[in-house]
This record gives sequence, structure tokens and C-alpha cells, in this order.
Amino acid sequence: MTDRPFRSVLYIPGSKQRALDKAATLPVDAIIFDLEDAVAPDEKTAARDTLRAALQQDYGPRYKLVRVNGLDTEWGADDVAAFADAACDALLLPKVNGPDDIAAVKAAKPVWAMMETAEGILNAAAIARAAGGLVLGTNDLAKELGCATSADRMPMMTALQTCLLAARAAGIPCIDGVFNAFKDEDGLAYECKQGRALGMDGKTLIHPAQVATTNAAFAPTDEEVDLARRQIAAFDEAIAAGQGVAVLDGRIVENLHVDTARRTLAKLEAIQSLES
Ligand SMILES: CC(C)(COP(=O)(O)OP(=O)(O)OC[C@H]1O[C@@H](n2cnc3c(N)ncnc32)[C@H](O)[C@@H]1OP(=O)(O)O)[C@@H](O)C(=O)NCCC(=O)NCCSC(=O)C[C@H](O)C(=O)O
Ligand SMILES: [Mg+2]
Repeated sequence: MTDRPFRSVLYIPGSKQRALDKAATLPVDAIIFDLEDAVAPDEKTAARDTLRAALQQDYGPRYKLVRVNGLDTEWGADDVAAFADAACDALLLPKVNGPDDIAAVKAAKPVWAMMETAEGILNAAAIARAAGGLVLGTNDLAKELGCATSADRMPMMTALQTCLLAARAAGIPCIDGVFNAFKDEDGLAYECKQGRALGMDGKTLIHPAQVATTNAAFAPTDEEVDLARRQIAAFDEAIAAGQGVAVLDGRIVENLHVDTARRTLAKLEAIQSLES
């Protein structure tokens, strides 16, 4: 679990200057500058230069990840060499199968893992111990599993929860996969709600139209903030009265609930400071 907000994590093709410029104006918590699937093979080399130049501009407090091509492709090693010391916070490696894939990336910055292969999911715990964060690649995962892409995502629920467990055990962020139908707001809201209920820190996005819904879905609600404040107050009062447990709205409040309440308030504060 991390207090740094990762509600909205937008993919931007590293080859699209207009989108690269627009990203600096969007209220996203993080950006994935993509050199992999969003960039056509004959644009890969030029995209490297375009992106390195774009990273000179000010993206404010947004966390900046560069998704390189896999090291088993003809572009991967040069991508890593070009961005190992670039103005970004982390590299994101696609199709990670195990912790050795992460170790093979020689960069003095965190390496995050795309979780999108069957082997990677089976090795999630070891990958999470080696990575800076996990990002679900639900398109590739559906392709690998040969599963249906149903609205409730039941066919890939085991994979989603395995990644979440691995990330929490390692204390790193876990970001949900993309929702492809970028004009379908209700569908996105449903999937965000589900991702948040699972415990995801946020969601990866493909289009600016998805940002507002996602930011709202992964932020603490007014009701959650109000409850957190009241729980803390009730617990403090109980402690002052020599009790170890408080009762609020007919439910017990123990120190573990107060920990969760404090995390809710810390998340709110982090979001407010990011947006100020
Ligand atoms: C999906 C798109 C191709 C649609 O692009 P376009 O037709 O240009 O959209 P609009 O005309 O509606 O765009 C309006 C303005 O917004 C800018 N824009 C669009 N997309 C982005 C973006 N992602 N980031 C920043 N800005 C963006 C346009 O430039 C327009 O700006 P302006 O003209 O100034 O008003 C396009 O959205 C797109 O390419 N999206 C990203 C696709 C992508 O990155 N795919 C790869 C990642 S998904 C994946 O691989 C996940 C994982 O690996 C898995 O396996 O699941
Ligand atoms: Mg993928």
C-alpha cells in the first residue's frame, strides 16, 4: 500500500507529439510513456528521440514511467540504454515472466512490471519483491489465457487477485488494466468500482476522456472521509476513558480500523497536495 496517489495512470504513445504535449495539462497522477504496443515497428527508433526530447518538458508532480520494449525484441536493449538516465521516475517492462527479467534491466531507477503473461502471474510474488510496482496488462492476459472478456472479469479474477496479493505482500502499488471502450463511461465506472473494491491503487487509461471518472472512483469519498474522522475521534475518546475499543454507529472500532482511517486521510491529503 502506498500513500502516493496512482488513481489515474495514462498511456501515451511515445511517438505522438500532440498527445505528449497534452499530457502535461491533464490531471492524471501518473503517465506511462509507451514505446511498446502503442508505437508501430517502423516508428520505434524515432519514438525514442521524440520521447527523450518530450521528457525535457515539465510534467509537474505526475509520476513518469517509460514502458520500454521487451529485452527479447530488437528494440528493448536500446530503449533501456536511452531511458536509464532520462528524466523519468521508473521504467516499465512488458510481459515480465519472472524476477530475472527485472534484474536484467540495468537502470539506476525502479523497474515496474507489466503482469500480463500466465508465467508472470504464477511468479507474481517473486516479481513483486523485485519490482517498483505492478501494472496489469489485461489485454495480453486475456489473449494468453484464451479467456472471455466479460464485464465482470470473472475469467481473470484469479490473476487480478494474485497480483494484488503479491503487491501488498511486497508493499508496492498495483495498478489495474485498461478499459478499451474509451467512449463507454458507464462501463469504465463499473470496472473502476470493481478495481477499487479489489484493492487496486488505480487504473491504467488510454484516453483523456477516462481521467475524471477514474480519479473520482479511486479517491476516498466524502462518506469515507467523514467515517474515518469520526472513527479516529471515537477511538481517541475511548482510549482517554481507559477503553481499548470504541463503538461507533453500532460497530466496534479497534486500532486496526484506526490505521485504515488514518490511511484514508493520508490518501486524501496526498491527492489534495497533488492537485494544489
Ligand atoms: C485511442 C486513441 C488512438 C484515440 O486517439 P484520437 O482519435 O486522437 O482521440 P481523440 O481525437 O479523441 O483525442 C482527443 C485529444 O486527446 C489527445 N489524446 C488522445 N489520446 C491521448 C492519450 N492517450 N494521452 C494524451 N492525449 C491523448 C489527442 O491528441 C487529442 O488532442 P488535441 O488534438 O490536442 O485535442 C488514442 O487515445 C491513443 O493512442 N491512446 C493510447 C493507446 C495506447 O497507448 N495503447 C497502448 C497501451 S494499452 C496496453 O497496451 C495495455 C497492456 O499492455 C495490455 O496488454 O492490456
Ligand atoms: Mg500488453
